[in-house]
Order: sequence, then C-alpha cells, then structure tokens
Amino acid sequence: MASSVEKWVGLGSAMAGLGLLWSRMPEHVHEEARHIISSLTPMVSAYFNPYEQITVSEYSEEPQFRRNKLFDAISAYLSCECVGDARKLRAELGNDSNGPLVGLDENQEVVHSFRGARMWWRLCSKASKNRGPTIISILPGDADEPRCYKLVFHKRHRKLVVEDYLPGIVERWRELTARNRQRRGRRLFTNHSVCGKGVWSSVPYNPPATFGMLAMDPGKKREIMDDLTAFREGKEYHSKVGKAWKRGYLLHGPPGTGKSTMIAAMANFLDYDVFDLDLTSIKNNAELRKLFLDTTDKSIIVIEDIDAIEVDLATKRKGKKAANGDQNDGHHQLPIDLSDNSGDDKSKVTLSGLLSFVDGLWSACGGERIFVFTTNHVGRLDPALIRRGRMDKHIEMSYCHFEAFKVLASNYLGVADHPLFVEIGRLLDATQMTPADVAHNLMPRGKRKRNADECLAALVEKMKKAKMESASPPVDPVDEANEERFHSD
Ligand SMILES: Nc1ncnc2c1ncn2[C@@H]1O[C@H](COP(=O)(O)OP(=O)(O)OP(=O)(O)O)[C@@H](O)[C@H]1O
Ligand SMILES: [Mg+2]
Repeated sequence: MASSVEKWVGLGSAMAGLGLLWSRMPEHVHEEARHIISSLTPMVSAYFNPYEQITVSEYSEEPQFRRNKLFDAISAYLSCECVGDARKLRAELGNDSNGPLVGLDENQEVVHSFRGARMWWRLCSKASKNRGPTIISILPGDADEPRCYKLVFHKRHRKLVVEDYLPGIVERWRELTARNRQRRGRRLFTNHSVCGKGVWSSVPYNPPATFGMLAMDPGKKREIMDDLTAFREGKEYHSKVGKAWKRGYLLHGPPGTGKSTMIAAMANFLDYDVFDLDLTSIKNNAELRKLFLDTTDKSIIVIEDIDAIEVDLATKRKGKKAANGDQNDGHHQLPIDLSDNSGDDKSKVTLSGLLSFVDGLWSACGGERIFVFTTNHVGRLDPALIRRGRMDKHIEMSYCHFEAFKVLASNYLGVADHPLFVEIGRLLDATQMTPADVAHNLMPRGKRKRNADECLAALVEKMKKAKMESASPPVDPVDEANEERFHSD
C-alpha cells in the first residue's frame, strides 16, 4: 500500500517537473510540439479505433451536382430491413403517392447484421440541425436539404461491405423498384409548388390511346414505333457509344392533329410514366433542376405548347421596351424568360437552364428518359431549342389526309370501305380538316345513334362547307415566314 502511494507521489512530482519544464520552454518550441501532437493524433486514434466509416451523400458534387442513387437504394433498403428497430422515423409521400414512405429520421442509428458482421447506420443532415424530440416528421420542407448516410463497421469487414453488402443493397433496391412499379401501375405526374418548392404529384395513368388508333401516315407511324423500340432496347448501345440513354422528340402541328394523343400512345407503347412539366409554375433553374432530378427512369418528360412560352417571351421583351418608352400591347406576362443570356439569373427559368435540363450532364445520371416538346408554331421556337441533336426527331402532325381518315373511319364506324370514300379523299386534299374535326363528325350526336352512311354523308357536307369557306384563307405572314425558315433548315 505504502509503495503504491509512493508511486503516485513520484508520478505527481514528475508531472509537475514536466509542467515546469514546459512553461520555461520558448514559444516556438510550444508551437512545434503542438503540431507534432496534432499530426500524430489521427494516426494514434486510427491505430486504436478498429472501426471504419463510409459516407453516402444524397447528392454527389462531381462531376455535376446530381442525385446519388446509392442513397436512394439505402433509404429503400433500410425502410424495409431495419426501420423496425428505430425509435425516430420520418415519413414522406413518395413520388408515386402510393402511401407514406417511412424511413430513418436524422441522427437516428440502427444496427443491422449481415453474415455475422454488425453494421451501424445513421442518417445525418449535412446542416446538422437539431430537430427536437419529434417522433415522426411529415413536413416535406427539408426534402432538398442534402443528407448523407454513415455506415460504420469493423475494419476486418471492409471487403464484405464493399463487395457484398453494398452491391446486395443495390440489387435489392432494383427488385423493390420493379415490384413497386408493377404494383402501382403507370402514372401521370404533374408539377406544382408546395411552400415555394416544386414537387411532383401523380395520378394513375391509363389513357385509351394506342398507335393503332392514331390517324396518321402508316409509314411514319411505323418509323416512330421502330424508333421507340430501338430506344427501349438501346441500353447497351448507349453505354457503348457513351451517350446518355435519352431521346428528344419535337411534335409540331396545328391544334387537334393528335400531338397529345401521340404522347399517350407512346406511354402505352413503352409502358412508361409521364411527367408533364408545367414551366409556368417553376420559379427558377434550380427548381427546374430539382424537378428533373426527381423524375424516374422509364419516363416521358413532356413540355407542351412550348411556343406559348416563346410568345410570352416576346411579350416580355415588348414589356421591357415599353418600360423604355415603347408601346406595350398589354399581354399577360409570364415569370419565364427563355432568353439565352441570363443563365446565371437565380430568379427565372432560362433557355440555358432548360437546355442543360434536356441535354446537360444531369441527364447522364438518369437512364431511359424521353423528352417530348409540343408546339403549334414550330417557326416561332428559338433555333437553339430545336436544333438537330438536341431534339432527335421532329414529327409533323398534319391535317387529316385519306390514309389517316381510313384509320378514323375504322375506329369510329368500323368501316374499311364505303362508296363515299372517293369523294371524302378528294375533299380532304382540298381542305384543312384536322383529325380532331373529322373524328368529331364521326361520333354519335346526342342520344341518337347515327349509322355509317349518315356520319359519312354529314362529314362530306361539313367538308364542302369548309372548302367554300377556305376559298380565300387568311394568312399570317409572320407565321408563314417562320414556318418556311424551319422547313428550309
Ligand atoms: N391523329 C389523330 N388520331 C386519332 N385521333 C386524333 C388525332 N388527332 C386528334 N385526334 C382526336 O382529337 C382529340 C384532340 O387531339 P389532341 O389533343 O391529341 O390534339 P393536339 O394536337 O394535342 O391539340 P393541341 O395542339 O390543341 O394540344 C383527341 O382526343 C382525339 O380523339
Ligand atoms: Mg395537345
């Protein structure tokens, strides 16, 4: 006992001696000593700490800020495998609105066993905000705040984690996604603003339109279907040639020629979801980018009536001129500027933002996406938007001609031939009837069912009237010049 007291006394006086020595040392020696100790600390702690950590961020910053799919895979995996052990959960409405998705809340840790190895998972917010004692958070507010998962495991399991555990999680996520998609069916997504942030919401989507019902040139229809099939089966080709697995279509033509019907037929044909992007409700490029990042694979992203936005751009420019003394024609002004020179503006959706969205590097992170732009006035579009390569295929939806009429007659009346067909063919060449107009004339009127003879006779009358009325059609010179410019490109 006495000897142990002596030992402590000895140690105490040695420490006191060292302290005295330290205080007498010059300041630069202190600096050096501190530097040596601080550089040794991680090595010493690494030597004694047998655990390793892997961080999986929600967004990867290089080469472009894009969503990290491993983060999504881990979220889905933890939700089904280990969420039962967690005390603090977080619930969100998933993209498919298929009931709430329950996952880990921030700073909540769960432990998972894999082939006898223990894995500690924690969801961390990069902003590390203290959320208080909430048990279930249902606010969508922080959805775009970058988060990360931290996985801690014993260093002897590193090979197991990297070669089996994480790949297994990705595999399981793929299975879950495929199963969920099958269960929920196809969906139509639309964007809107919630608390100033763009979000997608969806409804089941089962449009009746098919390519079989689409009234258009059969050769052109076949070509489009072949193009879509090649795209769907083109995963290997796209990765071999280093191209993003995406395709852009521009559908142009007058109202009622079947552009929206074509999109529905494409979705049915490919069995893809549709994301109908309304640019007018998006505040800026950042929101546009977030919405794009939230789209899923196997989807068609649609921007309808892109010409209407361009018209408003013209209005906006006129508005600016008016502010400088010119006359303003009083048109409604949208909060959108598609001009190319304002890419850095954080308060608008700009053309450069939209183009990055269509063919920028972000699209490389998502596979199997089709973009469809529609317009009634192709000549009014900014050439940067429609140049070849950006839009892979330009599809003109035209007024109804005889081949298209035969499809409508077969769909609506069930007739493949009729004595009036010859006259109808002649009149179609002489008029500009849209397939929507023709279809309208082939449908029953009110409660009274009309037979094929009556319908076709009524259509002939209608076309004769249209032909007389169009004897001297009014021409919009600006539009005609623009259309010419487009076709001569
Ligand atoms: N090519 C077509 N084939 C079959 N039906 C068509 C076709 N074009 C139009 N229709 C019929 O007319 C209706 C309107 O067509 P749709 O909405 O596809 O035209 P649109 O070109 O998208 O018009 P808008 O430019 O006004 O948006 C459709 O519901 C469909 O019944
Ligand atoms: Mg349409």
